[in-house]
Amino acid sequence: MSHRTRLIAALDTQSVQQAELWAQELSGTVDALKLGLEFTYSCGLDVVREFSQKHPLFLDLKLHDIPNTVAGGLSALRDIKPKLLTIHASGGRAMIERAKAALEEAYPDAAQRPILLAVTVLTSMNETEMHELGVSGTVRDQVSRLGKMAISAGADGLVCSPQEIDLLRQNLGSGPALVVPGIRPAGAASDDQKRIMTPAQAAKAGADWIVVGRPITRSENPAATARAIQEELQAV
Ligand SMILES: O=C(O)c1cc(=O)[nH]c(=O)n1[C@@H]1O[C@H](COP(=O)(O)O)[C@@H](O)[C@H]1O
Repeated sequence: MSHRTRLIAALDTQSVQQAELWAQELSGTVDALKLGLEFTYSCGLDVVREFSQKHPLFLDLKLHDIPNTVAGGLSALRDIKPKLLTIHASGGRAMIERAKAALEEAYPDAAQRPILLAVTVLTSMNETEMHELGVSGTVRDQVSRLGKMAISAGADGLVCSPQEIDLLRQNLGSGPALVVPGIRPAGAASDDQKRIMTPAQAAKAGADWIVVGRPITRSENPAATARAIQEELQAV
């Protein structure tokens, strides 16, 4: 069985020039580029739209609101066509169902429709912080619970930490796309990430995509760092 884990670079910046520079440097090396809240709020959706016409895009807006508002927000993205999009699983079943229906309506051609990802438990959280939210048990229990619910409600995939990939594969099989941030090459600073693994460990566990931001964008040579990560993935 051949399973290639693909690499997404997270371009967290407020500068269009910086994002374009990284995109140029990384083109041909990474499989997709992620733009999130920081870029979208500072540069605007018109710039995101232009970006999506030039690069394979993961648009990470992590929507979390009442079903009607999330559905309206997603349908307003219809001319952007990202490859991947995020909502929060904790928004609940009705929100996810409406999100999926809104995408089906906005993108009638399934081949053009973004992959709808539900974020489970943020990779920056540990068990203590999760308990503070009133959620008991282990983080793995909660990821598993949210993951099953989100997939049964129509999400195409999940965002999880590398530490839950094995569990989600056991529970949900190989169908759902697993997109995995919280990746740190050996020796890299963990920053605010709590549930981490190396690129090779995440690939071995069965990640479809890994998301890497600062270890690439803050390195002296982003292209060389991204190439080294791809080599690490290919060696698995
Ligand atoms: O949805 C995401 O992409 C996401 C979910 C999550 O649980 N944790 C997480 O870090 N992310 C994103 O993945 C990227 C990770 O960036 P670095 O920590 O710099 O590698 C950031 O852009 C986060 O917004």
